This record gives sequence, structure tokens and C-alpha cells, in this order.
Amino acid sequence: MELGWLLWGTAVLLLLHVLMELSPTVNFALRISFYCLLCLVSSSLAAVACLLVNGGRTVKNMRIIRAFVRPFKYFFGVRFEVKGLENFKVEGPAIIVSNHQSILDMMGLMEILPDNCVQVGKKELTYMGSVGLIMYLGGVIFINRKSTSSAKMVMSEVAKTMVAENVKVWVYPEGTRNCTGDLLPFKKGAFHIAIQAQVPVIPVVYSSFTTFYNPKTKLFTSGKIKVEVLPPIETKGLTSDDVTDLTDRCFSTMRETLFRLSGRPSQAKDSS
Ligand SMILES: CCCCCC/C=C\CCCCCCCCCC(=O)SCCNC(=O)CCNC(=O)[C@H](O)C(C)(C)COP(=O)(O)OP(=O)(O)OC[C@H]1O[C@@H](n2cnc3c(N)ncnc32)[C@H](O)[C@@H]1OP(=O)(O)O
Ligand SMILES: CCCCCCCC/C=C\CCCCCCCC(=O)OC[C@@H](O)COP(=O)(O)O
Repeated sequence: MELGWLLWGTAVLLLLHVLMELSPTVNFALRISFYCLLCLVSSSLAAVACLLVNGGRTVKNMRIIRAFVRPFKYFFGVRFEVKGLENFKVEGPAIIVSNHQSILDMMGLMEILPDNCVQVGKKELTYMGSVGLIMYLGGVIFINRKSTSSAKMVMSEVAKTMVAENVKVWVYPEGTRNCTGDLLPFKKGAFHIAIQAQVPVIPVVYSSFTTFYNPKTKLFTSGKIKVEVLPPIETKGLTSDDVTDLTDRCFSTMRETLFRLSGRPSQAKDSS
């Protein structure tokens, strides 16, 4: 009986392996499905750990979530080369802004996530079963992207609480995933709250995934991600009139860094 199961299991694994070798589409679908499954299973386990250790929704749970997500990279052959971690060592609250390419970013996020840091995410993410639950438990701030006024209200509230509670807030200012090797124009919410709270903005850039991951061409192999945490940009003394300038400054620094890390020639004026 057990031998039968073992043989069936081996046969299925072999078949999947052959299919993966033969078809990039199957390879891509299986690897992404495995990633989602890993997220669902580990977030269920992490949720139990969070509830037992901390009892409910708190940023302290991020340490537990981080410990669960960090080993994911070994399953997918993703390697990280991180520079500039010392730039996270600013006392007190800050806004961290980074580029957002794929759901795989959760690995890059947890690889370097500093303590006492929550992310801003779209509210639809709460519907992803245990993944939504773990985000809630970790203190993720959910915004309704379909309603600018309510999103702005939540973000302004964040500007107050981040100072009161001494937390850093991680925002993806592109507002959506973008795997083209370039940046989308930045939304201004992150920069508004940095200036409202008078806290520094710390830009973080991940090199382009396009050499090893591309959902359009069904490419997903092992690969290296270079990460750079850039020096904090101070906002003390800036007012709401400076939001556009601050946004543009961050955008161009991050775009230059993205091209440099991805080995793409700098094209500061070219938007192709
Ligand atoms: C254990 C295993 C688990 C495994 C899996 C789980 C892993 C980890 C778990 C935890 C990790 C969680 C990670 C979550 C990641 C989530 C990623 C995302 O969901 S990204 C999508 C959501 N994020 C964003 O949208 C980025 C933030 N967005 C903004 O900042 C936007 O500006 C906005 C939402 C506030 C508004 O956007 P929009 O409606 O598109 O309008 P805009 O053009 O940006 O702004 C309109 C005008 O309003 C002004 N503005 C903006 N904000 C403010 C403000 N706070 N105060 C005053 N004014 C504001 C803005 O300047 C515009 O005016 P203008 O005149 O044009 O300048
Ligand atoms: C009972 C319901 C079951 C639902 C099953 C869903 C399975 C999905 C499970 C795991 C997926 C892992 C996702 C990790 C976290 C993803 C965060 C993320 O990257 O969200 C994308 C969002 O930032 C940008 O939104 P859009 O690019 O605008 O879109």
C-alpha cells in the first residue's frame, strides 16, 4: 500500500519535472503556484505563532512574518546582494519608498525589513485568505485605491500615528506592480505624509527582475536581486508646496539607481 503511494508520488514528480523542462509555461505556472501555496501555508502557521506570542494586531508580528518569509528564497534560487542597510538606522519614524515589480517582492521586502515597520497595501489584499490575515496581524495599513479621498484620509492618519507610535511606514509609490525594468510615475501620498510628519524619506531600490522573471514571456528561473538602501532624504522645514519637488527628487534618484543596479545604461531624459 505505502509502496504504491511512493511509486505514484515519484511518477507524478517525474512527470512534472519533464513538463517543466519541456514547457516554460508549465514551469512558470508551477513555480508561481508553489509560491502562492508557500505563502498561504506559511501565513497560516505564522498567524498561529503571532496570536500565541503577541495576541493580536501589532507591528511586533512583523518579526515573526519576516522569519517565515526569509527562507523562501532558497526554494526559488533567488539570491540577494544588499547594500546600504546602515541607512535604515535613523532614529524614530521614517517613510520608506521602494519599487514594486511582482508578488515576489514580498521576499525582497522581508529580506531587509527593519524593525517597527508596517506597509501600506490595497484593501483587496485582505481577501487572500490567510495571507490577508497575516497582513492584518502584522499591522499593514489598508487603503481603498478606488477612493482617493478615503485613501488620503487614512494616509494622513498614518502621518500622526507613525510619530506617536514610533513606526516606519513602507510605501510602494508606483501604486501597483510594474515589471518593465523602469519606474511608473510616483503617486504623492508617501511624500505628503513624510512632510506632514516631518520625517525622512528612505528610498530603497531593487534591481530589475526581467533577466530571470517575466510573466509575459513565462520566464522564472533562479537569479540575483541587487538591493540598495539609499541615504535618507530629510524633510524638516519642508511644506506642502515642496511635495512635488520631493517626489521628483526621489523618483530621479531611484530611477538612476534602478538602471545602475540593473546594468542598463542611464537614460535620464529618455522615457522609453
Ligand atoms: C508568513 C508568510 C506570509 C507570506 C505573504 C505575505 C508577506 C508579507 C506580509 C506583509 C507584507 C505586506 C506588503 C503589502 C504590499 C502591498 C503592495 C500594494 O498593495 S501597492 C498598492 C497600494 N499602494 C499605493 O497605492 C501607494 C500609495 N498610494 C498613494 O500614496 C496615493 O497617492 C493615494 C492612494 C493616497 C491616492 O492615490 P490616487 O487616488 O491615485 O491619487 P494621486 O494622484 O496620488 O493623488 C491625488 C491628489 O491628492 C494629493 N494627495 C495625495 N495624498 C495626499 C495626502 N496625504 N494629503 C494631501 N494631499 C494628498 C496628491 O498630491 C494629488 O494632488 P496633485 O494636485 O495632483 O498633486
Ligand atoms: C480563501 C481565499 C483564497 C485566496 C487565494 C489567493 C492565493 C494567493 C496567495 C498568495 C499570494 C502571495 C501574495 C503575497 C503578497 C502580495 C502583495 C502584492 O504584491 O500585492 C500586489 C499589489 O501590491 C499591487 O497590486 P496590483 O499590481 O495593482 O494588482
